Amino acid sequence: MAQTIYDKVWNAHIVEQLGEDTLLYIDRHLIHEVTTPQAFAGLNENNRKVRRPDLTFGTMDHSISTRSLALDACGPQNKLQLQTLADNCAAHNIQLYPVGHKNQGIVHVIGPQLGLIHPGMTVVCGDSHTATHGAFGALAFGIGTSQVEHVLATQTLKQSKAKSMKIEVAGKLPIGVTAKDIILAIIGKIGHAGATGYVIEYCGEAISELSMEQRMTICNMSIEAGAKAGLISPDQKTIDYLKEKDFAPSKEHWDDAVSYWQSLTTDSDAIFDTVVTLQAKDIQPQITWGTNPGQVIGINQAIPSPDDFDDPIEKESAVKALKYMGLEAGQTWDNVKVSHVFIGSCTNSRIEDLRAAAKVAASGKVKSHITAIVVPGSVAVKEQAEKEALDVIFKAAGFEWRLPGCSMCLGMNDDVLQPGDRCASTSNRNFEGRQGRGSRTHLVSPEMAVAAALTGSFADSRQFGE
Ligand SMILES: CC(C)[C@H](C(=O)O)[C@@H](O)C(=O)O
Ligand code: SF4
Repeated sequence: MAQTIYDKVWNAHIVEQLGEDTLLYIDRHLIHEVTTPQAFAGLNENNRKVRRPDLTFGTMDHSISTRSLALDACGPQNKLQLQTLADNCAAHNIQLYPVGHKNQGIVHVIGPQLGLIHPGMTVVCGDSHTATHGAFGALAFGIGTSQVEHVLATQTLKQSKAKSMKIEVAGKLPIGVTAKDIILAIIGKIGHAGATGYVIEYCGEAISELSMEQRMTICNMSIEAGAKAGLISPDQKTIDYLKEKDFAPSKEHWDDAVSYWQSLTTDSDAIFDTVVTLQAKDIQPQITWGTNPGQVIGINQAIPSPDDFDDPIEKESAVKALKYMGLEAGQTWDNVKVSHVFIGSCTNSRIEDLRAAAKVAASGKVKSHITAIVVPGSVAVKEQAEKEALDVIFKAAGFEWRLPGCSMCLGMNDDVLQPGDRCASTSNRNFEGRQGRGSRTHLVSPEMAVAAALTGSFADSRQFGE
């Protein structure tokens, strides 16, 4: 029978069928400080060992300071969480990249960067944005803390198979429109729960033309459409990206690995449960106006009115969102003043994101009432950016240049917004209070975030640079 890439990866990892569920083998387990303490405590209480410490990799990212390398820089609670991860990794012989290590960074940035993620792998992490790694044609998804314990103990996980959704982005993107705009437009079309119960495969010319880092931005936000995972079939770009990465297959296994990877495409006659198509040419730079990522419009569109929605739930949610966001129906984006700009997160903190942001930043100055920070996704990204003097451009424009971590994406450290603050953010979640109680988040691309910093309100980034 014709198979999708999802079917192929799934079938290659079946350990045992358990009634409706399937026990899957897990190839990579990524861990961070927030979702592991109880998992390790469970193991330790039962005197169990980690089954495959060599397939498990840890980093510190959520609870760390972006101003200091000291573990206690954000208080004793955060320090305890970080120290617990360090102790657990040491006790179980797990490779950890702690603060100060050259490989440290946001878990979903360092995995790909180190070459840990290969096409066809199953990848899990106690973190909902694990779908990022689907950009490599891996089946990657977030798991809960009790599942983290199960994977640590057995290197397997019980799962039920999701439905399949094909999202095709046909044709070429307009100049100056980014991967972030594609994924926001997709979520705008299908809704923030539109892919619940599905694994998405992204395809089409606009997706094939994206770089690996841009594909990560797309897959990263699959969860924001409700999907279990999102993936993209590997191609020559995937192979080139992995070549010579630290954890790429060794020279003697490389050719075999590549020929296996090349088999990981969806058969032309495979059937999806749902198919969605977008025309790339219709996508404009996107901004969220509401409190879920599906409440999104183009820069040239005015803030919608609740009356624009036929569905009573959507209507009510628009009323609530406009109130929380302090926006009026019909308002245009040039009238929406921002107080903060955050460039970072596992969605948009890679070197290509910073290059794109710096290009816009070079053409102006951050408005004086705005606090604007750039938080690279990893030490390696930071070092590369500094090598290219991007930090110099950002600082000259009035941005703060910080240490890597999750930072203001969710404010588990001290990068927290105050009630009423309005932030143009390159992250992936705009829930009420996500960046601090009472704060207002607008999700945008790196280019659009910088354009907001330079104008003081929202503006089309395509008018800058070039
Ligand atoms: C802290 C962690 C459990 C959480 C997640 O799973 O997504 C975080 O990364 C987030 O983005 O909200
Ligand atoms: S950067 Fe944000 S979304 Fe990504 S793992 Fe960290 S907190 Fe979660």
